[in-house]
Formats: sequence, structure tokens, C-alpha cells
Amino acid sequence: MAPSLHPSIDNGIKKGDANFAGGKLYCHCPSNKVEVTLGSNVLHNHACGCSKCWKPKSALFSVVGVIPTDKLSVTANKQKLHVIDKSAAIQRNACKECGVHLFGRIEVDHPFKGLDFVHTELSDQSGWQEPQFAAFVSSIIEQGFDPSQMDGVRSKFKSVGLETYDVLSPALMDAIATYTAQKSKTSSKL
Ligand SMILES: N[C@@H](CCC(=O)N[C@@H](CS)C(=O)NCC(=O)O)C(=O)O
Ligand SMILES: [Zn+2]
Ligand SMILES: [Zn+2]
Repeated sequence: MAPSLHPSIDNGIKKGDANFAGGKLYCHCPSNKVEVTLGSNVLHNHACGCSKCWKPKSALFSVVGVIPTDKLSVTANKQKLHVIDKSAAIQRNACKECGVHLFGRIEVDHPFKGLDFVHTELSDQSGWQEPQFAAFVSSIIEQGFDPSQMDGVRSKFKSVGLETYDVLSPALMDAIATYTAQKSKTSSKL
């Protein structure tokens, strides 16, 4: 059997609702769940193969999107959250009990500062933006995936309509490079 990329991708992608206004995310604890309320839909939702993003059990990829920081609030059991790696650019706030990542926040100077990273599968509502592309695909090899099986992974993504990249999508890489150019004041010379 082919390995699971992610439960929301394996059997084809369900389109989101352009008018969806947001909803709640919950951790996996059976009780006293951490609850996060999102005041809008997410943007740039995508599969991520990196080793740092939270993924459901037996999935090779995470599915993660972004939302402006001011649209996110922790509305229950905030005391159960801790930052798993304080040295990372994305401060991933995870539940101490079940390990689920509720949101990742950028506190340092960074092109994506002001955006929080969230996993909409932690919601029981539908309408969230569907995954748009797959990022950090080759990173799954670093976590033990057999490199000879990568063609199968990339063709599976393509078969459900997702382009694959080994870093981020061209649009996001351009946004990062634009930020870097502006910061080093080189953009005026081009
Ligand atoms: N190959 C590395 C890639 C890690 C990486 O760069 N992840 C990206 C996508 S989430 C990132 O922006 N990380 C910033 C961070 O984790 O703070 C891994 O799998 O650990
Ligand atoms: Zn939990
Ligand atoms: Zn990642």
C-alpha cells in the first residue's frame, strides 16, 4: 500500500469555501482541550515535508496554512501550551499533553512576521482553504523516507493537482526574496 501523504490529500482534495469566515481548532486531548479561535480562513495552505511541522500519525506530510496574528486567539486551556523549540524562527506552540501544535508564531524579524502557522485539520468545521501545493518534499528523506520512492510521492501530489517544491512555492520564495532585497536596500539598484 502506498504510504499516506496526509489524510486530506490521499483520496483527493476537497475544495474550501471562498466565503468561509473561520472557526475553532482543538488539540487531541480527550478533555480540557486547548481551543484556538481563528477569525478568518487561512491563506497559502500547503503540505510541508519538513521535520518541524506537526503531522498526524503515520502521515508523511504536515498540512499547514497561515493567518494574520490578530485573527488568532487562544480561547481555552492556554496554560497547556508550550513552545517546543525556542531557537526556531517559527515558535511552535504545542499542547504539553497530546503534543499537537496549535499555532506557530514568528517573533523575530522575518518575511512572514505577522502571520501564524496553523493546521486546519484540528477543526471539525469544513470550508477551510484546501492545500495549494507541496513544500519541502525532499525533506522527508531526512526523516528516513526511502529516496528511491520519491517519484511516487511527487506523482501522487501531481495526481491530486498539487505542484511539488523542495523549498516553498515560487510565489512565497519571491515574497521572501523581495523582503531580503528591501532589507539590504538592493532593490533600488535593479
Ligand atoms: N530540511 C529541514 C527543513 C526545515 C525548514 O526549513 N522548514 C521550513 C518550513 S516549515 C521553515 O521555514 N522552517 C522555519 C522554522 O521551523 O522555524 C527539515 O526537514 O527539518
Ligand atoms: Zn492536548
Ligand atoms: Zn514545515
